[in-house]
Amino acid sequence: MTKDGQILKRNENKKKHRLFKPKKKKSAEEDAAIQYLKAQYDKIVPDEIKTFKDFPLSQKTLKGLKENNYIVPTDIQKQAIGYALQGKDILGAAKTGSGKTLAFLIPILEILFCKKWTRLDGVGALVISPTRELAYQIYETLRKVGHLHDFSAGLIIGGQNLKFERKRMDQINILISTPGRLLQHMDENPLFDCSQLQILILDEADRCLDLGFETTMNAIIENLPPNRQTLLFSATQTKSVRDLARLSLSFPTYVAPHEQAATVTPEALQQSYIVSDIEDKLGTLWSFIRNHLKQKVLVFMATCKQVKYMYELFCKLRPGVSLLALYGTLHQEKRERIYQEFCRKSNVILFATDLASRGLDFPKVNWVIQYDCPENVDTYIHRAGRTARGVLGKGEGLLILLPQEESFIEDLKNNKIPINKISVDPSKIMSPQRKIESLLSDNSDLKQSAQRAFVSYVKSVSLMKNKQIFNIQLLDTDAYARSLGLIVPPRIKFMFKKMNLKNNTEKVTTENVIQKLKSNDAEHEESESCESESGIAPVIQQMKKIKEKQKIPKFDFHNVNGDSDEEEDGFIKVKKKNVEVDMTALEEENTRTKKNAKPLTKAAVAKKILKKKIKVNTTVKFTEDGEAIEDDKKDVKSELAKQFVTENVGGIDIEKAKEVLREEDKFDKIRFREKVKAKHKEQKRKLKNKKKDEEGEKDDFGSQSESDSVDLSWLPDPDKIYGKKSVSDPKEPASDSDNNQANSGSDDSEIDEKYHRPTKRKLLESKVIPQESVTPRKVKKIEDVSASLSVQEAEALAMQLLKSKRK
Ligand SMILES: Nc1ncnc2c1ncn2[C@@H]1O[C@H](COP(=O)(O)OP(=O)(O)OP(=O)(O)O)[C@@H](O)[C@H]1O
Repeated sequence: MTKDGQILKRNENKKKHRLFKPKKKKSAEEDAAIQYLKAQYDKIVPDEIKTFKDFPLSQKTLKGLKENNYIVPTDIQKQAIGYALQGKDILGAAKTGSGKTLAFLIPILEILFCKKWTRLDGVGALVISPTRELAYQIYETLRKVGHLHDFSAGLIIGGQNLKFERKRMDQINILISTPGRLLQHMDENPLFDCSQLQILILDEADRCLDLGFETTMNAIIENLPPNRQTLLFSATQTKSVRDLARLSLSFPTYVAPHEQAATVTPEALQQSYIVSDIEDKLGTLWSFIRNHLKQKVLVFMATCKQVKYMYELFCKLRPGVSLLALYGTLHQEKRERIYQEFCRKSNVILFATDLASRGLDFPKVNWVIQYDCPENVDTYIHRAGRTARGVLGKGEGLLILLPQEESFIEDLKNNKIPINKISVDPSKIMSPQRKIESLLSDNSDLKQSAQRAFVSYVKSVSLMKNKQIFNIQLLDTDAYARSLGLIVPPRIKFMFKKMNLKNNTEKVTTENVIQKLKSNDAEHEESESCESESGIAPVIQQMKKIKEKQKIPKFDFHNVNGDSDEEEDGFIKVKKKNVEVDMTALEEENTRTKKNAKPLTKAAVAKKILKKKIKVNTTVKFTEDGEAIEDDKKDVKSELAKQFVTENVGGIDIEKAKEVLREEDKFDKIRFREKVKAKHKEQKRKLKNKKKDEEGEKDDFGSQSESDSVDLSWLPDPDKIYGKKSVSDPKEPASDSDNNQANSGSDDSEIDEKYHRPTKRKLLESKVIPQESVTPRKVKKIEDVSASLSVQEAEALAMQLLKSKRK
């Protein structure tokens, strides 16, 4: 098709072309440039790279880098970019903050550029990141560096509008996503098509696996075309990472520029730690913040609830610097806002969980405080790595440890992390304890938040794997609660369960407990004497303190027994004290005795039973007073059975047993028949009683017995009665009086008619008392009255009544 023809067609279908506008045809110059760049890839030597210009990169990428002041590549960039451009799969590991993001973003831009990728080509590159924040950050870096390219980039993360994402899925060239949301699109979105995928990036792969995305990741990888290039970056090379690498990479090049480095943390990061008792921790942090008001500080805590409480509390205490909190349970939008705010501000304190510990690139953080001991060395490295980032980054890290956590320092040093101990002048610690307590007493929400923080922290300590460092038994929960401003430590349900469990064991071994307690005291005294001789006072002092804590129960199990009196009882106190402390020793002791004991054979058990004359397979029930309840069903009745029971000393004679059962069966049948008879008798008796009751009821309302005399005082108005009766029940045979009425003279019939008027009848029927409940009784009474009078008497009575009515 000619050029003119093209223009013509474009004019004809203007609207259509606006929607699906094809990309400008690459100029011959651009083609030549691409050919040149591609030819240079094989000549890349990482060690010879000084600046980004030394890489064979497109002008658009170079310009994007320059605009953002990326001139000199970092070590990982030097190595990874070169191999990636050569089309190799990469397994990369580098220090935190060493610039891994650009190490994979630059190859993405270049590979798609050289393939002349257009919007219509669909997803060409896919980046999978463990957290939404990290994905967002990668997306932002891509936008900054790659804005001169024509590719479209999309951020697909949880917490966003799924519908919105769905519709735009087919227009994305570079997709940045978290694993869960990506798989959701793969499964549900027909517009999602990654069949043309060129390059896959697995960023922070170890973190993805830590967060439980292993199966999701595997499922995603299975859905991707196999003829792609893959770059996998991970700070640690765990077994699961190696498994993932095996699954996703083919003949990868291992890139680890810092493997031989003296330290695993950035060189510009100064690291120190202090040891603080749990009750002083909050005061220490408060004092630190008050002394660093002009700095950007990131404070890591173990749980979301702690972060929330500390943030709320410090806001109320007003340290004089802006405060922020970032944790997982916050809404996604809020998380993004806080992240951006912390990036923007220079004098700010951010309380955060480990959500912010990995990959997040906060610029110019001066201090990273690890308020709670990190779970392991990796977590420490990632937390500390939020400062001293990039080529020129500088920063300091401070780790606060409890005395029992100090052995963590050994782990750090063994992992090439240089860290020094510093001590804090106690007189410099300003504890806002009183103020906190008064705040909590005024503010029930804050108090609840403190309680939640307390429980969550204790729980987190109990859940930590490394029990040598995170020993719940050494945690002074009372002191911790006090430090949070809680005068009464909250009840910890899950600890109660433990406690109850241990209490059960304790009952069995009370003697052992007391014994153990004594031996502990002796050990303690011994160690004290050694200390004074050896002269290593401070260390021993520390040990002593820990030992001391071992002996004192630190959980406040308020009202476990609900009995304060018991606590005053010395013996019970002793019992309680050692419930927590000596359980491991007790368990050991139990297992030791178990080990020493001879194994019990079945024969030995049977012998024991015979010796004790225990009847096996028999159940004896007792009343509440402890008296045995005899079960007559089990008593044998027949002579043969009695004889069998007394004779039966062992073994079973089946034939005899059958005979006995047959004999017993006869008695059982008799017993059953008697039972049925008794049941029938009882039923009859009940029926009789019921009938009697019904008759009794009738007597109450109907005519009385013969002895009753006629009482005319209750005689109702005959007009009403007769009128009603004649209408209400025409089938009912008319009474004598009715007949008399009907057969009487014309006057009477007139009157009768009058009283048979439907209006009046209606009136009568609609009177308050329900007809059915009253009518039979009244009719009955009238019938009875009529029956008791002679015809003349009745007539006279009726006439008399009529006369009085007329008057
Ligand atoms: N070549 C460079 N020159 C200057 N600064 C750079 C360079 N490369 C990266 N940076 C900066 O260094 C910081 C850390 O980079 P990046 O986030 O990519 O590190 P990372 O290795 O991914 O860290 P983490 O392991 O913590 O996720 C960022 O602020 C980034 O802008």
